Amino acid sequence: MVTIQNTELKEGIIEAIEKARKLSMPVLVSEVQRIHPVQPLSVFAAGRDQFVGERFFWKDPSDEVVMIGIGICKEIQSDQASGRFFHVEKQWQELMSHSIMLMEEKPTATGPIMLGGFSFDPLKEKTDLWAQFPHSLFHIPKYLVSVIKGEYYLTTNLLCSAEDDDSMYELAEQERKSLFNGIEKQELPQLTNLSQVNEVYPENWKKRVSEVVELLKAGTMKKVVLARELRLQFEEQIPVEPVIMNLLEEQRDSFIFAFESRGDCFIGASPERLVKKVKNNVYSTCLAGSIARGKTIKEDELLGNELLCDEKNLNEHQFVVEMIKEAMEKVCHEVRIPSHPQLLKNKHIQHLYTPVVGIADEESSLLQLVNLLHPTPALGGVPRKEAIESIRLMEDLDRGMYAAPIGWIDFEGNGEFAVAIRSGLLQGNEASLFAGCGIVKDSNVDSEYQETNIKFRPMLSALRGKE
Ligand SMILES: C=C(O[C@H]1C=CC=C(C(=O)O)[C@@H]1O)C(=O)O
Ligand SMILES: [Mg+2]
Repeated sequence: MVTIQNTELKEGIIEAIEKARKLSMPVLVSEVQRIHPVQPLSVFAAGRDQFVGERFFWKDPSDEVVMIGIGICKEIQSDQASGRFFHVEKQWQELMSHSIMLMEEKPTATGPIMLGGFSFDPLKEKTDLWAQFPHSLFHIPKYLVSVIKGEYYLTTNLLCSAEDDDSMYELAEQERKSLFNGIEKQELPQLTNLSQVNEVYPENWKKRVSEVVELLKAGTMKKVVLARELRLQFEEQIPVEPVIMNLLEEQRDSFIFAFESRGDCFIGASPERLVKKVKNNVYSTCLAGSIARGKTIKEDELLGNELLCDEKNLNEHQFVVEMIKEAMEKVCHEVRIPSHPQLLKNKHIQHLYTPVVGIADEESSLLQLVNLLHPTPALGGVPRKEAIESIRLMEDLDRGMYAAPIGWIDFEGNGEFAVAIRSGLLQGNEASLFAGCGIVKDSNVDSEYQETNIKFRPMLSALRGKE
């Protein structure tokens, strides 16, 4: 049973209201308490009645941080293109600078946290597909359950303004009691049947790939990532919970995320970290170059070895290593990168993988790193500017948040962003899945097309379509 203790939240609220009156601006009060273990997916499901459309699920590959955000205490959003990372960072720091924190210990990923992400390209014209997601969107959840290295915490975040009074406390108490009441008995909704899968203009996509190969051969650019879409129809509305459950079961070594906004849900299982920051320690990942998994251990090993020696894939990978190294060196006084890639194996695919570790300069922030790194040539290309412009012009797809940074930041500036690939957007009875691949001058159109088919499989399988 989840027992919620009586803590000093009431006093905190009174203090925050007084402060809000003095400062003439809303003040955040954040309370953290330890709770007994509870199933993360049950917490997400428990929020369905009262907070559908306002939930966030996050799990990192090592299971060190699992977070479920329920409800929205405050939204930070913007469609502004230039300086968007700094704009979000400024709003976050402003809010944090006068917030009140009620916590005895300060484990990471508890207390006030901002969960969300950015679109791939704020200059790409937005279509209806992504109407529910501004180009920059973060939620500070009302209730946050964090599982940190096996310990369970509940954070309550409330934004108090000058007009509020202490009845806020009773309201919050009732709300979280009803949220946690009977949480263990939660039944997850069943997945609905998939009735149709449509590839969106596959022939156009192939044509674009051959056009890009010609451009690359002519030497104007070195690499461009092109993506495409599958549109799925279901018999009824797609519930998010069983999709998360399947991703958790099938994609164990991935970031599992689900981000609800105004009725839609962006969800996925990405094997790719963009950047993680813990104090001054910074971690990033070069992930590019792909091959299928084998049906037997032997075949799998052969495929893995083939990938490790394949010049086209090594080339595709090396562009990412060089760019990440250069970006990290701008804000780190130490950067360590192994000289050869290794293999990273997921259920449906294997990749060339090079981990990167750095020590950041004192003044550098997580969003500054995101700004420097996004998009790496695993999602954009080389040179970056020209590649993004080509993607903007040539792709029929509105990428929205696909291939963009998704993650979290805490009040001390620690946090993590994944690259939102192997992902899809759930919209009522329909879903869009996204997959792309790195085109280099030696790319073969049909092999790249097959590679995108493999990259759709994690989401297709979680939605119980044919794999
Ligand atoms: C763009 C995607 O994958 C990237 C990450 C790993 C390997 C990739 C590749 O081999 O092409 C891509 O650069 C995607 O999954 O949609
Ligand atoms: Mg590739």
